[in-house]
Amino acid sequence: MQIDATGLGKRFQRDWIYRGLTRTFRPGSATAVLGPNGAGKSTLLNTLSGQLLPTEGTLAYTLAGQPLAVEAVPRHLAYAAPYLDLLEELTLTELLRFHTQFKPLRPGVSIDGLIGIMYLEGARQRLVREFSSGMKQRLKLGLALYADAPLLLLDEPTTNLDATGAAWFQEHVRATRAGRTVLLSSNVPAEYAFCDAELLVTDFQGPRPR
Ligand SMILES: Nc1ncnc2c1ncn2[C@@H]1O[C@H](COP(=O)(O)OP(=O)(O)OP(=O)(O)O)[C@@H](O)[C@H]1O
Repeated sequence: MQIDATGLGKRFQRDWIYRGLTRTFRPGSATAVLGPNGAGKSTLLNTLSGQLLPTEGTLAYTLAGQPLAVEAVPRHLAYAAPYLDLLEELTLTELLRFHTQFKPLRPGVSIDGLIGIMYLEGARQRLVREFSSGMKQRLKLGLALYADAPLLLLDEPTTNLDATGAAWFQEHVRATRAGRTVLLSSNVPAEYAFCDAELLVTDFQGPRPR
C-alpha cells in the first residue's frame, strides 16, 4: 500500500504533536519512526494508518494502483503495539481461530504453522491471560507479521522480548516484509536496523500556539 501524506499535522488540545509532514511511503519500504518518549511516534503511526484523524493536511492511500478510501485501510492493516490488547480470556487456539476469521494469515501459513513459528506449541490450550509477557509479545508479532496485509505497523516491537526473542523478531520481519509498507516506531537501534528509511518526529514539530 502506498501512503501519501501532504502537510500532515496533529494537535491535541493546544499542543501540536507534529506538523508539516509531507512524505510518500511506498510498498517494499520500511520506515523507522524515531523520537524520544512522548515525541509522537505512536500518534503518527495511528494517523498514517487512518485510526486517528489528522488536524490538518491530507492522506491518500493506493493499493495495487487503485485509490483506497481511508475507511478501507483497517482491512489491509496489520498492527502490533503495546497498547493493543489480546483477547486474554481465550486459549491460544481459540484466539488464533477467532482472529484469523477477520484477519487471514498469509497464503501457505496455517494456524498450526504459525504456532510453530511463534514457539508456542506447548501453549495451544492455555489461556492467553496466563502467558508470560514475552509469549504475549511473540503472539502479537506473529499475528501481525504473518497476516495477509500489505500495511504493517510495528510499535516498539521488541518490548518485553529477551535477546532470543529480539533475534526471532529480526528473522521473521525480514522473512515477511517483502512488498509491504512497513512503519516501525522505536528507540532501539537494533530493532530498526533492517529499515531503509528513517523519520524523526521531532523534525516535524511546528511552532506552538501562543
Ligand atoms: N488521545 C490523546 N489526547 C491528548 N494527548 C495525547 C493523546 N495521545 C497522545 N497524547 C500526547 O501526545 C504526545 C505524543 O504521544 P505518543 O504516545 O504519540 O508518543 P511516543 O513518541 O509514541 O511516546 P513513547 O516513546 O513514550 O511511546 C504525548 O505528549 C501524549 O501525552
